Amino acid sequence: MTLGRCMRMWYSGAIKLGNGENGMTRKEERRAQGGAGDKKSYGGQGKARGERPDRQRYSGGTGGAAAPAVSRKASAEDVKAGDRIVVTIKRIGINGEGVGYYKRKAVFIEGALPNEVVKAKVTRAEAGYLNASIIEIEKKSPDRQVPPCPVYAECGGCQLQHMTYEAQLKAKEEIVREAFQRYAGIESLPMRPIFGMENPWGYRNKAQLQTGLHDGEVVTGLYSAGSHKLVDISGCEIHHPVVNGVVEGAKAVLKELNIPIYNERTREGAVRTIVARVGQASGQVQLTLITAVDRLPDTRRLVQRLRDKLPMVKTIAQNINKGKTPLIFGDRTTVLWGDERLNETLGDVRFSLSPRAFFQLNPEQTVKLYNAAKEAAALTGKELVVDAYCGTGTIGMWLAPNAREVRGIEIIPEAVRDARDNAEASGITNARFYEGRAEELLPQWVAQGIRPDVVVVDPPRTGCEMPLLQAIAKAKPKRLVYVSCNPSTLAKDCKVLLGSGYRLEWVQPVDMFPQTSHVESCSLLVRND
Ligand SMILES: C[S@@+](CC[C@H](N)C(=O)[O-])C[C@H]1O[C@@H](n2cnc3c(N)ncnc32)[C@H](O)[C@@H]1O
Repeated sequence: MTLGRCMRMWYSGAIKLGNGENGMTRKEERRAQGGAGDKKSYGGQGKARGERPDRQRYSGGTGGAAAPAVSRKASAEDVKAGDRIVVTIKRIGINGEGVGYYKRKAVFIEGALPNEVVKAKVTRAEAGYLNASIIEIEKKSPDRQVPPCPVYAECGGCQLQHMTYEAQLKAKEEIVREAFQRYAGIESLPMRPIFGMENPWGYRNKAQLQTGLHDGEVVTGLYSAGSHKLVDISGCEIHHPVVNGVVEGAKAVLKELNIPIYNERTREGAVRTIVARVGQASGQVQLTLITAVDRLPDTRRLVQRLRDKLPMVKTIAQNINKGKTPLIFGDRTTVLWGDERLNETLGDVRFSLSPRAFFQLNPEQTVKLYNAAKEAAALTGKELVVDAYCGTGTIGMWLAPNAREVRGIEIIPEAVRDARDNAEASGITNARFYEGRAEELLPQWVAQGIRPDVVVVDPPRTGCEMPLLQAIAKAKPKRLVYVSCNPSTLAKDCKVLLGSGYRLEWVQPVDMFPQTSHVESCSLLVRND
């Protein structure tokens, strides 16, 4: 039996693993695959304020009684790594793990589902929480399913494939509700039902895969965190099938022409990453080879073979990244053949994307998210809208046709350039994009007497900086539209805003990344006065 099949059976509850050594570790690189990391690729904003929020403030949790453990007399403080405990799982945590309580202390157990009773081995005992791994599922959830992906457990990029999709959606609503309860003290959240996907597979418009050689074959996948083991994720089912096809075709050409593949360990070789992005409207593909060398050998033949084999590819680019860095892209990009930019359309808005440009990974759900933002902004054509953390200007451009003026703020110069180009490509003349920190520019504008009617924020996982929240409180825009990829920092920021004259009208969760534990949302806050 392969490890993958073995793990799938374990996830399905069909077999038990001794000592709970399930081999699952979180892989930062694979997390980027899951989505939110991609957003960081422009910002690199460091550790998120709410990255592991579930583990904070947990002593004296309120999750109710856990099933009896090794010793009924022992208090949770006596528990140490290696102990065996029995836990009833209450909910899914923000990283996709099952959360239960052992003598009022939170226990995080990867792979466990709500309402399951699991026998688990403690792997880490901290003052406020325990980590544990499953030894045996004593009572199995009806929501448990065999993960469709054969490398689900090894890869770690998806966290919820062992749950039915319906249960995933419920769990994500619960994650949002729980965050507001814990960080904003809101017991009865005005939350709308989550927007799910009819087909929660094949949604990801971009693959970004490391390359390696295995038995003379080119493999593409992601490295396990802290290791040189490349997990092959060919045919990943959350990728758009066209993207998978292009990656396979590119691999075949690299092998055929004997192009040296980069070796993580020796740091020799040329091609280290293959990036393929498909335009959902056009079906065209932008292919970027990220290399550890300035010049690729046999470039002319390489380009010709890629063109012959992959007619849907409209751009072949090379990006150079020689550094020992977790960043995927380097600073220099050369177009080897074709158009520099990929055309993409969302609704009526046209985008023209350079190889490094950030673009939402799930276009179908992005439209739902942006329409929620549009509803929240309730524009009449007279308003000044500030789109803080605007990236390539997508939300601002979505709103611009109904606004008097849009001002976007973005920290990354390249993204600002893309935003300006995108506005031009779409014929949008009332949107301006400013390079800078939102927490510096908005306070400056407010000090100059500029008063936006609507402020949209879509910050990185770390949430909004305090000076920005203070500037919003001072400027008093009637409506604040908060788009968030992290319910914990969203709830913390909302708490500040609720204390500054705003009320929370509604929260709309959107499932941008099915099979992962990420949950995006759009919230409307309105001024009380
Ligand atoms: C979650 S993304 C949102 C992008 C965009 N709204 C969209 O939907 O595509 C957050 C953006 O904020 C930018 N950013 C991070 N810190 C910032 C700051 N202090 N000021 C302005 N922009 C920032 C990042 O570069 C990134 O483009």
